[in-house]
Amino acid sequence: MPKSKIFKIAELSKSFDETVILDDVSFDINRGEILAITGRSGAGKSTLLKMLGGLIGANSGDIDFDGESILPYADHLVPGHEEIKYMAQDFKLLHRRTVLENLTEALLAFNDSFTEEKVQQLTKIFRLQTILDYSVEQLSGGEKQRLSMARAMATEPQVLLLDEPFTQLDQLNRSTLFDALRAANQELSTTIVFITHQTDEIFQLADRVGVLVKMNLKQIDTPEKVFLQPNNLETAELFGKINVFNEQLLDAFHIDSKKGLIGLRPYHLKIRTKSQKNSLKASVLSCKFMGGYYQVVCELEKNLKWTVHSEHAHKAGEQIFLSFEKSHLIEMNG
Ligand SMILES: Nc1ncnc2c1ncn2[C@@H]1O[C@H](COP(=O)(O)OP(=O)(O)OP(=O)(O)O)[C@@H](O)[C@H]1O
Repeated sequence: MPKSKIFKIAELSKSFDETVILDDVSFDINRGEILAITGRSGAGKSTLLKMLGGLIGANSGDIDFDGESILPYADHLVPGHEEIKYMAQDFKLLHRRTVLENLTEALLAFNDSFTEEKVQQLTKIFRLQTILDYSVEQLSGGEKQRLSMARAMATEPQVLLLDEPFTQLDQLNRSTLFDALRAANQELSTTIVFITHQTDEIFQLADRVGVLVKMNLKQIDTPEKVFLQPNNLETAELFGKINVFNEQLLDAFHIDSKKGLIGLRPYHLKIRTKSQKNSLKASVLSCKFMGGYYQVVCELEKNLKWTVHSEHAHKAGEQIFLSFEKSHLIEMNG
């Protein structure tokens, strides 16, 4: 059965002054999914998210939310939509008030029994049980972030839009927040769209990821598909280092490049100390210990540097031979 769409974004374009930020962007967001939006700094991620929240308008195109256009018009005094909660990186909390007071304030419009039930539910989802009596000033960054999200979810919006929600958090707090957001997504059926620069956040949380490249959403698919089959070089690079074959190498290995570019991840290259059939001669330029592996940068020929992962340390100037399996080659558009 086809998934129902909560957002339909059609031919959306946005410029600031004369600069085009988004050009003819079209995609859908499935109801109940967790979608990550990624892209280089300045790619237009926040702009797109604010437009989904009805906070800024477009130059052309449309955003359809549940059958209605949500692009703001000049006569909207307060832009935005009550079913869509947009959260920037700042926490909108009531200072010198407790966690519980912050939660109940977000539920003022409701009767006591609903408020009580909702406070319990949000407290559980966002793991606030042990800090309900704490004043906001006593909270850690992660706790503030969770309380801020719980407040945003109080009125049961259909969509939560999060602009880089994990950046200020350490690993443990990020992990707690991943769990909380997954619980909110499942228990409250909230559609979540979040912006990130971190691949681990995409893999941990997202059902799909959309990649903004050169003013457009160049690819939107499962994290696995986008990682394994990026359709362009910039997308591949957002997911980690990739070595690109030049024409001589393509010829030498009889590799046919239908889309234009062929790449290979550093961990799909093996370092040998002796020449083998179909191996590439290279000279080590530098070697860095990275925790689980050594990152070796080597020169294959003048102006062609590749990165390789190795189990062992290598010395600058050492001659090495690189081998690979053709099944690991990644075809991309330039
Ligand atoms: N209100 C505005 N007026 C003029 N230019 C703007 C405005 N808002 C954003 N921009 C510009 O639009 C471009 C895209 O900005 P945006 O914040 O959407 O990018 P981003 O992908 O979210 O970046 P980052 O990852 O660095 O947060 C940037 O060049 C930014 O300077």
